[in-house]
Amino acid sequence: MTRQANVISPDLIPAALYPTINALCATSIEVAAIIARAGLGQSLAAQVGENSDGDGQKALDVLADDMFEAALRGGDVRWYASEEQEDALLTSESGKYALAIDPLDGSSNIDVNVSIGTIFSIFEAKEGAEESFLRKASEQICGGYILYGPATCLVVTFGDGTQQYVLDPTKGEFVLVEKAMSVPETSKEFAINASNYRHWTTPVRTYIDNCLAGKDGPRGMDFNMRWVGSLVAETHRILTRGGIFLYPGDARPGYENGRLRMVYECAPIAFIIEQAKGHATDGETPILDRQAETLHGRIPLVFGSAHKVQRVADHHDLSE
Ligand SMILES: O=P(O)(O)OC[C@H]1O[C@](O)(COP(=O)(O)O)[C@@H](O)[C@@H]1O
Ligand SMILES: [Mg+2]
Ligand SMILES: [Mg+2]
Repeated sequence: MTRQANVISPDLIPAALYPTINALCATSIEVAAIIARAGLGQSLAAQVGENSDGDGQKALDVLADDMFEAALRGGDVRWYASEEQEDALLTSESGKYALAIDPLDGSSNIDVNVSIGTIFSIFEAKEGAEESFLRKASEQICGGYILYGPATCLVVTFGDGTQQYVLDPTKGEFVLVEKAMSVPETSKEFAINASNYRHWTTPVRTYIDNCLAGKDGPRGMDFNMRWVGSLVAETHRILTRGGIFLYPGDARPGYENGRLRMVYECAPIAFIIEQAKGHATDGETPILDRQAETLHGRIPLVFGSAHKVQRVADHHDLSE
């Protein structure tokens, strides 16, 4: 790993993790600059292949993965696992961490100039790759995302609250703006891909039906709906003004456990949300109590304001 200039203040970052976090931030500044020029040159949304899951890979998915891998290689990360690569890579024999990454989240939004991001999760590394990643999500020592939106920001937890940093593009530095983010408890917004309604289970339909019924239904109030199609952007909105996000399992072939991957999407988002006093489950069980069975395995994800997430779990109880 080439030593990079510091682009983030070390104050709230555990010293041993600082070089890794700094490398992620430095790389994200380069990724943000590429995204900012996206409309000017070659299409970053061009389909260039398929990942091991059969998802189409866009040029920016692969480019971002190459950039993060190169930035971390030879540093403190022993195992590097990416959405874009079938197997975890040994990136440093002497590294003490295992880092899983969704290098570019929200790929379908690349060509429409809508917010996209990077999500990452860090564990203490074990000898082998599988044992390093296939363990309880509560064993994470760091979860974070970088949002490439109108502003680029880092939201991260090391298990002692959730912090937000915003990139000052004039200085090329991430500036701490919030030491302890907290998911607001009151909000009338829910986020779900409603085009899958007919494929959902009864508890999920009932929860959403009750929201849609608004003032005339059992909830006795009107709701609003949002769906960006970028998990990072939905998470950021919920951290900022509350609400709930659901990507449940459904009846479509291959969607029994929803769409989102446990290791590099659901686990770090759950860690961030729980550290901000929200809640994250698979519909019933806390995500932090779950353990991935495979590196790219999916899991249903429900997160947001704690009482809303609990209400979804209560609906699941009723159906049994
Ligand atoms: O296509 P859908 O059903 O709207 O799913 C959107 C979800 O898929 C994702 O784009 C999956 O992530 P990738 O773009 O990293 O594959 C999430 O960001 C988002 O929440
Ligand atoms: Mg993703
Ligand atoms: Mg991705």
